[in-house]
Amino acid sequence: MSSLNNLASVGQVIVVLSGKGGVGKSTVAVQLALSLVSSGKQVGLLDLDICGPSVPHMLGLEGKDVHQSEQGWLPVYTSADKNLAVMSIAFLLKNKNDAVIWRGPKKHAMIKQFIQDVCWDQLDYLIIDTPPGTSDEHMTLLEILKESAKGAVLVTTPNLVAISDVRREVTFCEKTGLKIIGLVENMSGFVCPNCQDCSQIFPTGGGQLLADETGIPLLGKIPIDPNLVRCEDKGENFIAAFGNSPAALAVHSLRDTILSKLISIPSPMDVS
Ligand SMILES: Nc1ncnc2c1ncn2[C@@H]1O[C@H](COP(=O)(O)OP(=O)(O)OP(=O)(O)O)[C@@H](O)[C@H]1O
Ligand code: SF4
Repeated sequence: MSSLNNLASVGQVIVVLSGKGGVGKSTVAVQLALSLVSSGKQVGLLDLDICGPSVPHMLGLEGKDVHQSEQGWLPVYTSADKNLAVMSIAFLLKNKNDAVIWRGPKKHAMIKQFIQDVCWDQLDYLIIDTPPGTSDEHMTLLEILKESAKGAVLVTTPNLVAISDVRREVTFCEKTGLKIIGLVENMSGFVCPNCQDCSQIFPTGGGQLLADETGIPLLGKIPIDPNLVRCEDKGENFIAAFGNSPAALAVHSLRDTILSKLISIPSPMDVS
């Protein structure tokens, strides 16, 4: 459990990071959240990508407004049964095409509010989607969440350029003391919609190479699936619609691996 007021009802906090933009960090955060919900968990998803928030669009929540209560912001729910709660700066923008051009202190204040002032219900897991790289936003996030974050999942693609960016992310986690749960290799091959054969369209093995080099476990690989991008474009639930596809099964398996790894990571509050 967390020490922060509005995080008191939050179980485990998982931070999703990537060294490079466009590798599928938001996709991993969103699909992992949907997979957890499909297994009966109460989940919160916090989109901290202040300059490029994509989570509301991927979940069909674009245009929704957040409301204030005396205790803070009330998150937006994906369905009436309220098992996936979402918070994003996109909910605060009047026009979805508005750009957020803020300097450090304003960003810092907004991230602080996002972490401390959202009234999450009782959650089993809070997943935090972050901007790419290691920016001021990450520093602020970790300053505030030091006591609460259970660990980080690092997302990469199989090619070596992305891998070198993840190396920097690993160093960042080491320096800031954020425990790394493991790596996810996204866009790992392409599953043909006709024959379900998986073709390796990018050079392969980068995730495993990094895992071998750093000793950080490779938690799973998610293939490219045209239905996944279509669902995210249309704001539809991919896990519900294509639950038996290789990509959805890879996400479920990733979820199970993450949950099993979490058991062996001490809670930040238990570490003196
Ligand atoms: N495994 C996949 N199969 C098919 N499409 C994917 C897959 N992973 C990601 N995509 C698509 O690739 C695009 C980029 O993904 P996403 O927005 O998740 O990346 P990101 O790393 O969060 O980007 P940013 O740097 O902008 O935060 C999206 O259109 C998403 O739907
Ligand atoms: S993987 Fe098989 S079905 Fe798919 S395009 Fe190639 S040959 Fe055709």
